[in-house]
Amino acid sequence: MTTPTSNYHFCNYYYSSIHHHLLHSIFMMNSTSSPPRKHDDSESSSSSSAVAGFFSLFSEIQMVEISVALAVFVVIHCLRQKQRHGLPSWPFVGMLPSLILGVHGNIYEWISDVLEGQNGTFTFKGPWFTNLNCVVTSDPRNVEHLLKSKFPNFPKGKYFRGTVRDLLGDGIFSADDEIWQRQRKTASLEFHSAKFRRMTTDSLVELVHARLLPVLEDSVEKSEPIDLQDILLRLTFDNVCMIAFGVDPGCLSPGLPEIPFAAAFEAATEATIMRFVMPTLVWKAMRYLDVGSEGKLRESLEGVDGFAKQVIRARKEEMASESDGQRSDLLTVFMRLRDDGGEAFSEKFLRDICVNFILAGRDTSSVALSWFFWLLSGNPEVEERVLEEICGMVREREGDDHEFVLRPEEVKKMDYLHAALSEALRLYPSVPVDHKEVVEDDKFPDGTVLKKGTKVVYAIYAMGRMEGIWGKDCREFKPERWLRDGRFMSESAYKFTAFNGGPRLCLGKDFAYYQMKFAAASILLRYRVVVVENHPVVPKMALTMYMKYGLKVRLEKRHPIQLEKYLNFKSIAC
Ligand code: HEM
Repeated sequence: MTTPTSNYHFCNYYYSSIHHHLLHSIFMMNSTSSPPRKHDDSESSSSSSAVAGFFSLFSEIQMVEISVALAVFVVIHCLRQKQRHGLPSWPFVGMLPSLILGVHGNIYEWISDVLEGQNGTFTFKGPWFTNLNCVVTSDPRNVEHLLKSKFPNFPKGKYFRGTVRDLLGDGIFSADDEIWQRQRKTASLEFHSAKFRRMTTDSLVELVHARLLPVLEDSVEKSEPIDLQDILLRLTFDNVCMIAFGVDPGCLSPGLPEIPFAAAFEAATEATIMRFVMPTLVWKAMRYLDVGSEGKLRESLEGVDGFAKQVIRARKEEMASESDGQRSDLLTVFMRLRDDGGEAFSEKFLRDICVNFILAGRDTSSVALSWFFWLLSGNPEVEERVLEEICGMVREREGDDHEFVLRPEEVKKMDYLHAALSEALRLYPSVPVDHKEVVEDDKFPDGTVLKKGTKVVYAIYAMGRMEGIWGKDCREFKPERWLRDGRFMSESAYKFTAFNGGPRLCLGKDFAYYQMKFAAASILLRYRVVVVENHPVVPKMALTMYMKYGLKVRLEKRHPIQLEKYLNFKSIAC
């Protein structure tokens, strides 16, 4: 039986001898072919006869010999690459064939499998002359090195910024260095202020009780299945626009209307993602010609920018009339600030700030909630425990509060729900892969060499499925792994990287947990969420881990008897 090492030596031996044989054949071919003939003016100079003449230099046998040697050389070269890097690497196309096969199935599972076989890190070689080369890792030591210990050496980088510039401009998501630092500091102060927290909790109560629950109730009355992912996306889009712009676009309204700003934002994001799978020269040429996805991007950006301009102008007028005193959305906060020269920020910069926050918060919580509800539907014992915890809050209240609205202090006390949501994010992180660029030559703690300019991908989805990180039961949905004596215990951000880590830790993390817990608890208290039989649930390949076909569910009103088990009154109105 051959071990991997003996296989490696076997390949090495044959690789050297074939390499030698190939060179030998070419050398022999030149030495045995007829001497070059003098140029004869009278001879036809057509290209076909030149090609024929060229091939006639070799005997048929030599051609066969060379072809066989070349084929064996390529195959053995690729096997050696596979042993070294986990994937076969072919001349010209690199590891692209394997990637194409991976993309065909579940790309995140494919990355996890390759990483599992390579001790957590591998180097992907893209086709020649493309920008697809990168180092991929799921090793928590490397992730800590990347996100914290050597943070300045791993910015988002020029390639990323150049690719997303038209949509994100100089906003927090794409900026590095001082531009990033200034926005981070201001936004961070705001996110932790009491006024901002009040605004976010109030806006959420309004959205959940006046809009989400009536839409759900309507589906129950009509006995119609709904796409829960779509409804949750509408909820978080409206919510983040209220936080960023101080404006409610109204996506989550009866009849689920299409809102031009939301549609333009979605189209602009999709067209921007297309740039990552195309060579830079190609999308730049398409942009110049205003065709394909680039034509769509220009059109949708007009929609996004037009909306932003309108809101900024209206707010300026409002602020001039001094009636903005109560506002604490990000736009108003940044409009009150002055830059280093004492000037107000430009309309373009204000637009960038808001668009970046909307992108950060529009779909991350909603897709996490969708995976959570799906996992819950397959784990009724977890659902029981979540319900028991929520009902515990209701029980402690005095009187029959039928319009039950959860209070911030109650939401915070829900440790089991917090654990269940974290467990859903461990298995289905909203941002499944993320990346950085290397500024100066470096080395990972696991020994991987990182050359200047290399792209480094950290595979967050794969990290949630590594036995070495989470143990043998890593693929099971077990909220209990987050609890000690019934209290939620957080994990290292370099092991549970769903919210990133280090100086660029997600700024909206606390708010996102609050939002998810409030929405989930408000729904679960009133309805049982039943996934429609045979509805396919698979991840979509995108920057955020959407469910490809949405989440088709039927809602069943909680039966009074079911609630009676936990409550001292029988039903809760929506
Ligand atoms: C479950 C929900 C969420 C998850 C899993 C999540 C995850 C992440 C991740 C992975 C990053 C790093 C992205 C990168 O640098 O490439 C990030 C950054 C960020 N997130 Fe979140 N996020 C969530 C919700 C939110 C919400 C609701 C907001 C705002 C309302 C928000 C605001 C931000 C901001 C501003 C950044 C950029 C931080 C920086 O670069 O300094 N996030 N988030």
